[in-house]
Amino acid sequence: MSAVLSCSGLVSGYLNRPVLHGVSLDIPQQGVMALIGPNGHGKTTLLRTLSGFLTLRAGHISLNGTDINRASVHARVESGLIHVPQGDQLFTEMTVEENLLMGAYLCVDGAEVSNRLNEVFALFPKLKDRRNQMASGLSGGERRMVGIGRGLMADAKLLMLDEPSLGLAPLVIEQIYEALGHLRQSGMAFLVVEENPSRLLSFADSLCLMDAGHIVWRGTAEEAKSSGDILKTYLGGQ
Ligand SMILES: Nc1ncnc2c1ncn2[C@@H]1O[C@H](COP(=O)(O)OP(=O)(O)OP(=O)(O)O)[C@@H](O)[C@H]1O
Repeated sequence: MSAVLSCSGLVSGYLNRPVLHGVSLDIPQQGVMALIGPNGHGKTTLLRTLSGFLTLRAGHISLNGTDINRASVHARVESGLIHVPQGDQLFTEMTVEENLLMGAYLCVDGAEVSNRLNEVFALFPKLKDRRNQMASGLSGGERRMVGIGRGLMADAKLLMLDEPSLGLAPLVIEQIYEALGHLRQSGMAFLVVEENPSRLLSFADSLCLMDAGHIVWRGTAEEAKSSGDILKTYLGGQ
């Protein structure tokens, strides 16, 4: 199956601080890849590099076969490469609906924007009920839904999620992953940074373990399950 995203030899970081040291991965169409590993070893930096927020110092990135090494953040968003950052980063003094509409800032077709909004509301009915509420008054789970929904408003083809279950209660995590499961069935591909082992192993097709800016292990979810060391060291010993 062809890759929705391929990258090879990625080197990037912050000013004089290199973080990624030659990262390569391929995400198949409709595939779900999880990035795991200890804190501070480059997972978020990889997402920022793929989405264009950080400058690539070396390596190649292609999206659906097209080289995007020099593409702007806007151009990547327009191609459907969407990064939902850790911590939601909502506009707290705007309503739920206004936050969602921000995700469609590149779309000038009002009917299309309306369709996308209805799709987000169908996926997260709570957001429809709260559409006129300020984002500052939302629960953690509702904020997460808005963050993901805003990414979907950009017509995502590959959704890069940075710790979607972080800080949420088990029941809410369940709801979020149920929605992600629906998106997956509709053909969405995912790159997910996640530390929640049970969610990860049931949702991801493949896992990459990042350590000190390198991918040091990769395998299927089944292989991860049968690898005691991986589970014990990086996924909480299940
Ligand atoms: N804006 C920044 N400026 C400088 N250094 C940064 C910045 N953001 C992250 N770093 C550093 O880059 C390294 C990799 O951080 P990164 O956030 O990519 O790790 P991570 O694996 O995603 O971990 P976490 O789950 O804690 O976010 C760390 O040493 C971190 O301190």
